[in-house]
Amino acid sequence: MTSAATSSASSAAPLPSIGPLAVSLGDPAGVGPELIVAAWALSGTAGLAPFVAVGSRRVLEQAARRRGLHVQIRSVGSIAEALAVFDEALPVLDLGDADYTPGEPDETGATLALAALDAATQLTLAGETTALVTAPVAKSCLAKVGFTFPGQTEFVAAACGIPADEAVMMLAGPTLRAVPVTVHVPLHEVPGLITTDLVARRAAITARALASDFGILAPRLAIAGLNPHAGEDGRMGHEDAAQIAPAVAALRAAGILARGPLPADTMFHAAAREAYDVAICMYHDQALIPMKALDFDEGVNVTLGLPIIRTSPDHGTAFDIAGKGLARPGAMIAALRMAGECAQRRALLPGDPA
Ligand SMILES: NC(=O)C1=CN([C@@H]2O[C@H](COP(=O)(O)OP(=O)(O)OC[C@H]3O[C@@H](n4cnc5c(N)ncnc54)[C@H](O)[C@@H]3O)[C@@H](O)[C@H]2O)C=CC1
Ligand SMILES: NCC(=O)COP(=O)(O)O
Repeated sequence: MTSAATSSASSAAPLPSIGPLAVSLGDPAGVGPELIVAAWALSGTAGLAPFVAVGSRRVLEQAARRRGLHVQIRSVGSIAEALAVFDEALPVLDLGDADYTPGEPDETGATLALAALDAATQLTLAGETTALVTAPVAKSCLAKVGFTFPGQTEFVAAACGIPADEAVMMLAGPTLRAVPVTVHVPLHEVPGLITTDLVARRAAITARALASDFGILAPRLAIAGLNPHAGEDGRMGHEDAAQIAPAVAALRAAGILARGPLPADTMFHAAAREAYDVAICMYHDQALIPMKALDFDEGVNVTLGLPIIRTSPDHGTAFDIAGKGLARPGAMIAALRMAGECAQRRALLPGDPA
């Protein structure tokens, strides 16, 4: 991949200005609130689109104080008001209060995080905000308050009326984009889940989204094998030839620039990355290890295939450093930037891109 993955653009038209983004609070005990405040403080120099935090003014104020940031945080009653105040204050749609201790998640915080995710999603679906950025939540904490989805990806897909299979997670940084075909499932279940249909569908959704949201009109897809050496002619596993190779053939027949199955161990070095725009990987860590090794501090998790734009920083709640002023804001800023850029590109499309 030759250009920065987070800002690649082959469309020549100037990008239009857009309305505000919605940013859900994330788990109050994690690094989400302090990174939202830090991103607002840097929004001018980072050139970010305006955004409104959805969650709790008091949590954000405490997070700012603990981080030593002297910023104005203002409750707003409407998106128009959020836009009007953004230059002077971080606008918040206040859903309530929560007592919380950084690094010590509890059910009250998880309930607030879920309410914020839900409200921010609904605002974006209603078209009041132009894109959704989600701060990190802990899936195990959300599960304790009735969250039944594997992650925020599937929650947002369901809210959009999209089957979970059609919502594709992509991790994108300046040097690598990677899509895990299977995501939050135990490793031992992966071989049974890798089918020609799943690989081809997820890859095709990725190709369409790279064109509509990232301005890469003819994206090049590198499809990883599942087994060592992509199966070594069946000596090291059969899924590569039986399931993945037919998916690559189907993609090529549909006019998509796909190659593979490729041995995953040699796909990610610098020269290999020049030959593709996205790596389609078979399981979570096959995609996320190279991406986070290369681009952790600027990595974005973006959900493809939705009628709305949704991004998130690539990292999690980082409970070990929450409230200590150590969390680096780069991935949150990159998530905000990408959400704005994708929304701008969607605004140029003639019809419904989803
Ligand atoms: N987008 C989301 O909502 C995500 C949520 N998670 C959730 O987060 C929880 C914790 O997951 P972990 O595997 O521990 O991953 P993590 O990303 O929270 O932390 C891994 C390591 O990276 C460090 N780190 C993370 N973000 C950082 C930042 N901005 N600046 C400096 N250092 C940072 C942490 O201190 C920790 O040492 C889990 O419950 C998981 O479900 C994980 C990934 C994404
Ligand atoms: N490993 C990525 C991750 O956990 C993010 O999941 P999601 O909450 O965005 O679905």
